[in-house]
Amino acid sequence: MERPKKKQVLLFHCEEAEELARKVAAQSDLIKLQCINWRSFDDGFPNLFIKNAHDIRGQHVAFLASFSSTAVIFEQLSEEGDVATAFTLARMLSNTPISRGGPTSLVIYDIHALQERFYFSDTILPLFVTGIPLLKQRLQLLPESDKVVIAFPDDGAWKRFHKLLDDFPVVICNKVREGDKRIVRIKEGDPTGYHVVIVDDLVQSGGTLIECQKVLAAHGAAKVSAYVTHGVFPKKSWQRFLHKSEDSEKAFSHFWITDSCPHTVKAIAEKAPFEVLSLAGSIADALQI
Ligand SMILES: O=P(O)(O)OC[C@H]1O[C@@H](O)[C@H](O)[C@@H]1O
Repeated sequence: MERPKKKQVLLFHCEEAEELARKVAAQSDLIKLQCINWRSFDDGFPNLFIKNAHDIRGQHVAFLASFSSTAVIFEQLSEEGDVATAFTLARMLSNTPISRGGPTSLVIYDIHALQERFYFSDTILPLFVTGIPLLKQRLQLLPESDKVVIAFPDDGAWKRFHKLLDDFPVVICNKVREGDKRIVRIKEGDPTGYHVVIVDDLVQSGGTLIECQKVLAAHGAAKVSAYVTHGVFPKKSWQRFLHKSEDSEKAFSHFWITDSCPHTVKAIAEKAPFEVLSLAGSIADALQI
């Protein structure tokens, strides 16, 4: 049977995600970058304007959102009130209006808590995707790619990612939180002599990764690196990972993040050990479904 022809997609974006939207549009002639005039009223409420909005009728439209902070979430969803819990946010997103083609698709990269998958209502079509293929491609380029072990900092990360990384040996850690402290221990696996890559969905303070790195190094890891899909890094906590000078301690050889949090991408540009694995190609693929 002949596959249906791919359709043109009009790609809108929030202000913060402009650069990523440009990269996505560069992936295919069928993706046309669109512009929203993104202003705010004096009271802070969003005042958005789309020129020639009537031309959108009947077209396949996508919106590249950013969830890097509560401020930008609320700006995009034009909502006011308490800090959204995952459930509240899922309900808000479930109210995205349906279009002529039916329910709106919602593409989410490495959703934080797996149970959140079931929080969405039938009025939208959530699609759960992952940044892990980008990491796997990158790992193949390492000179020591056959000496790589994947470490999961806790059971949650293992549950979420182990099937996607089952061609690597693994180390599974245990994490308990005591207030601001994270206590990490090795539960399974041996990092001795390996380049160990810690894989998690997101980083905030960096405490989890730092504690995990210490334990892995103490157990003989030759090198430690990290991959997280979402580099949230509130309060510039990315600074904790920098290779400050030639002689500074380089606890993490590589730190890979995606460009899901645009403000972080800007902040860490050209700063070792950080490297951005762009989601652009993967988003462009998702738009052609
Ligand atoms: O330790 P920080 O970086 O503050 O927080 C990130 C961790 O907290 C969890 O929710 C995430 O899944 C990740 O393991």
